[in-house]
Amino acid sequence: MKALKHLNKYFYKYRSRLIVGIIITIIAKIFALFTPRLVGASINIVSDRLDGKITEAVFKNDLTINILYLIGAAVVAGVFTFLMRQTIINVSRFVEFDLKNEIYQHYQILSLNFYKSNRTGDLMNRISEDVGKVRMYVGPALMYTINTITLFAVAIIYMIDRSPSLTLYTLLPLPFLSVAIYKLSRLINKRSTIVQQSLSTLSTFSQETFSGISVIKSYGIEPSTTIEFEQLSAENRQKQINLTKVQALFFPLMILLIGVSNLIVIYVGGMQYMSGKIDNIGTIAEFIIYVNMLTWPVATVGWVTSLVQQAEASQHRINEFLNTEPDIKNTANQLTPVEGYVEFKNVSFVYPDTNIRALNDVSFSIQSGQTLAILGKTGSGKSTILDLIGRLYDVKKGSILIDGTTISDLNLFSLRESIGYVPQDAFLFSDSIKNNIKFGKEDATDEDVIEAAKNAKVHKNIMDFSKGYDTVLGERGITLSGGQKQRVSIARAIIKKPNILLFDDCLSAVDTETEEKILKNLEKLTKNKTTIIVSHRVSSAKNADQIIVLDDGKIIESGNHDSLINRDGYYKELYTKQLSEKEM
Ligand SMILES: Nc1ncnc2c1ncn2[C@@H]1O[C@H](COP(=O)(O)OP(=O)(O)OP(=O)(O)O)[C@@H](O)[C@H]1O
Repeated sequence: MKALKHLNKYFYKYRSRLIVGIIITIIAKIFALFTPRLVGASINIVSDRLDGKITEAVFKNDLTINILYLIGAAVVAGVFTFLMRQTIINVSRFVEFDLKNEIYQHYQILSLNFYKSNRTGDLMNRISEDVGKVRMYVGPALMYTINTITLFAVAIIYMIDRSPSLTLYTLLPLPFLSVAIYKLSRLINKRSTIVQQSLSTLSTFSQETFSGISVIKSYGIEPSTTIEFEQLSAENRQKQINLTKVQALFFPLMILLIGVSNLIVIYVGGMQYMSGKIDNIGTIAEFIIYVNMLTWPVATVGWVTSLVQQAEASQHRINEFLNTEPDIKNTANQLTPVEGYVEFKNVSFVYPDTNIRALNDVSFSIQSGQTLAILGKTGSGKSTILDLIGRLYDVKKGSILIDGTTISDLNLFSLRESIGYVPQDAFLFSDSIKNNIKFGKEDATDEDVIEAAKNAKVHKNIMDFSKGYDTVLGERGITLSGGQKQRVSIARAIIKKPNILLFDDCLSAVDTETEEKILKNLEKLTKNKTTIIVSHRVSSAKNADQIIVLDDGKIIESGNHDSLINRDGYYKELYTKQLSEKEM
């Protein structure tokens, strides 16, 4: 129960609703328990009439009154049972909502490393399945517990009042029922977890094949993926059958135990009536109804116990993530607007999970408003520099300064607000093109969106779609070409008009002619902004105020275009090669 303590704050938050729920439950049960007493009394009236103890008129009158009471009690109990669900189950839905939001907000502040070390499926499971199991504890488990306690407390008082010894005999089989249901519930839960796991394997497999359908088709491996799917489906079917087997035992077991209890009541009650220990035959009928009314709540004790155990395990998993601290912390509470002077001082960086040294003693600086181009072979550390400027990771060796302040002393929100980042692999959401561009600036007007798209040289392409800017992109923007995606991603960054713009090889899928036009537009737009362009092409770098060339995490060349082509090195070699390719 330790993990479930996390929920106490929610119980406190919704305390008034819960208290009302408890009171309503008690009232509902008290009225429900009028039924056996009234049925017993009615049978006694019939018995008295048969024995000639009362007249026909009294018989009719008393029976009618009893029936009216029965209907009244049933209606009141029904209304309050409805209200009981409306209060307690609703509280569980409120808690579920709050908990999901709490987890989601926490996921948002966690750093990239967390996402690298945990699978997306796991993150999704904890926020959906595990929260669902916890809800069962807050709602149904709590409701059935209050229900059972109230029902027992009231019923036992009524029963002892009638016959203490018959009460004892009647209740005898119930603990066995509870233990049996508990064991069965555990078995059911175990098997449903296995079914869930196999279902998630099946859906992960299907999702991957659908996402990679073009690769599957081009390699012609549809038959083998179909066979694999069939195998996974067959495994799932067998697991479902195993689960159904134990589920099918649930009700027969209950019926068996109710039958045993009924037999005991009839046999012991009959003997006691014959020996004169109980005065009325109606008491036997009353007890039979008690048995039937108490059986389900007793069975739920076992069921509720297993619900609580599952909720505890789920909350434990949720707490594991909620207690994870983000690696990147905001240390400045005040906003710290950023101008854009960026300086790296002897920065070395090792990725913590792979131990790869991505940067080795890197130093450079860019005045605000200047453009820096970074070139270098693949894996030389170019993207890492951009990630460090966005503070996706903190450096342990050397320092990064923005406007003369160590990056970790800046307000994280201000820093990221001032950056427009175009990643290497443009990610677009399954939404309209307009919303994808506006993502960088929620309050942008349609004119702003069009202007940004024009500057990114994608406006014409968008207008070619029949729905224009309202064209909805499929999962990961599959309806756009690679180059179009990159340009929409550029439009998203420039619409923000940030003081620092980071372009990570984002023109690689664009032809050189369009590249030139975009760069010209960017030149105008980024006049007073710090711009860093990572590229493999000299054409993207040649107009930059400063160019650095990286190799294996180290700066091997730096200068501007003119100075670098006059020096024998990587830049000159690349320039000559790309120039001759262009001429060909
Ligand atoms: N998130 C990461 N976790 C661990 N190692 C990484 C991560 N990102 C990059 N690396 C490693 O760090 C090194 C530098 O990578 P980086 O992405 O900065 O290179 P790059 O110059 O941008 O390459 P490319 O031109 O191919 O994009 C590489 O060896 C890479 O494998």
